[in-house]
Amino acid sequence: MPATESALPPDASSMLALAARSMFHLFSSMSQGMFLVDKAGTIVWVNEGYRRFLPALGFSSIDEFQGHPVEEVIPNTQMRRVLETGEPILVDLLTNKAGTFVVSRIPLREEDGQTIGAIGIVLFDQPETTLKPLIEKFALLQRDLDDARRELASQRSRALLHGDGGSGQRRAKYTFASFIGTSAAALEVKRHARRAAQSSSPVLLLGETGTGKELLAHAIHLASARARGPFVSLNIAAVPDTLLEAEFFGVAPGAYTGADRRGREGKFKLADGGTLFLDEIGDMPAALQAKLLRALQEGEIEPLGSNRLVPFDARVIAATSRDLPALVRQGRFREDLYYRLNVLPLKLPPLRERRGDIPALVEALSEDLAQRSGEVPPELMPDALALLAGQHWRGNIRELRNVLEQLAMRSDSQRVDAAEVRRVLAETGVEAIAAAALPPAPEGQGHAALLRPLATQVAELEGLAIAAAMAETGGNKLAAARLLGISRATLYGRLQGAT
Ligand SMILES: Nc1ncnc2c1ncn2[C@@H]1O[C@H](COP(=O)(O)OP(=O)(O)OP(=O)(O)O)[C@@H](O)[C@H]1O
Repeated sequence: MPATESALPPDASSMLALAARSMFHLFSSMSQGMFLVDKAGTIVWVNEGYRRFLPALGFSSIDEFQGHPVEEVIPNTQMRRVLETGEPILVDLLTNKAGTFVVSRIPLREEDGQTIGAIGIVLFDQPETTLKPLIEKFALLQRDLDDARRELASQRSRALLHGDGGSGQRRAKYTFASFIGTSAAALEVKRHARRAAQSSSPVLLLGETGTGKELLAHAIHLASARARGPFVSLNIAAVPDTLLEAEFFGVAPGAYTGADRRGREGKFKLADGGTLFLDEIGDMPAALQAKLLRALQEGEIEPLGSNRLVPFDARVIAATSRDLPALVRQGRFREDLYYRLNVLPLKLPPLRERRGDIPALVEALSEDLAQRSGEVPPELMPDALALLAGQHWRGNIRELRNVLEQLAMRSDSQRVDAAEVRRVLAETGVEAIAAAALPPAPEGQGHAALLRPLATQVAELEGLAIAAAMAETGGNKLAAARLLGISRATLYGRLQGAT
């Protein structure tokens, strides 16, 4: 015991001992389970609560568990580290065949400070349910972090490639080839986007979050006559309203004191000769909507603090995941601006309406993730792929990518099965839908579903057949091609997208 505690008067010492005992009992009864290991790492005591995890760990009696070295009976445990370092691990996530748990590991020390054992506490089991709000928030933050990391990594590689020390951030990075998908819906959207690239009118990209609006904006720019010019993007939702006008139109020299004294170019000017991508246009404040409309109509902008109109030459691509016509009806988005932007509307289909593209997306996203991490991508077993294909995917491709990233990080083995996918889906806040619930066709039902263009239905069926064959063969393309009676090259072609 440390000196301060041993110097306590006898009654305080006994109170301390009582407090320690009470705490122990409290944790033992309030937690989901608790056990003790001795100095050698052998399990010496297990409380009632913990015993209910034994079947899931593969034990039918306590004797198979108690008296055994901790790592032999609890896969992935870190108790040995606590014994070796004498340091507690106050909160940690432990995942093994019994599930995922929020755990705490505390060393037991002798009076002279020597570690003589450790307590393992399961604070929460099934954290995916009990800690759902927290996990959802974490998943959201993780998503933003992943996006930022990716952006940084590609800026770095572009800077290396172009030797431009980072000015490449105004270059577009995706082409139509980056847009994976051969379903009828994906091909249709690419066809319209290619046509939009040939025009100089504004484009309006509509679709749920993560459906690839930004990717397509890059691709349209790179396929347009402005490809050599800059690609500048502005996420309207991410900039405080008070700063938006300056972001859009810039600030004239002398308009402000301090850091902005010398003036600053706005995004319209930075995009000169290129494309200006306005993301989340539905979130634009009303006052600025009027100014944007004027700029688009006149082809001129007025930097803040100047009374000069400056011409600009940027092609505008706007995007939103919100229901813009509804915002117009509610008077929250100007109708005249809507029509000004809605010259070439493109609707991006959600992932659940093009499930046939999921195997190809899994393949491409896993490959990309593996290249970034330098590790071999794990192989998804047929049941795992089928489970992924059946999900609702509220966050669409971004969400799918995040789940694949988590799977790659968390799976110990090279092969990932449905149980592992289910666990990661729950942990990342994706509502898991059983594989069997996979609808046979993406749109409509019964008779009505058949009354659509034949080419669309054939392409959907083809996508589903490829998904099924890939799932059946565990992603083995040669075997999948054989099952479908097509050549491997044809299958590759379908998986990589007809770009
Ligand atoms: N068809 C696709 N093929 C491959 N990757 C895709 C595809 N569509 C989207 N992605 C990837 O998914 C992620 C999200 O895409 P993107 O940012 O373009 O979506 P978004 O619709 O603009 O989303 P938000 O509305 O939330 O801004 C990106 O990493 C992008 O590269």
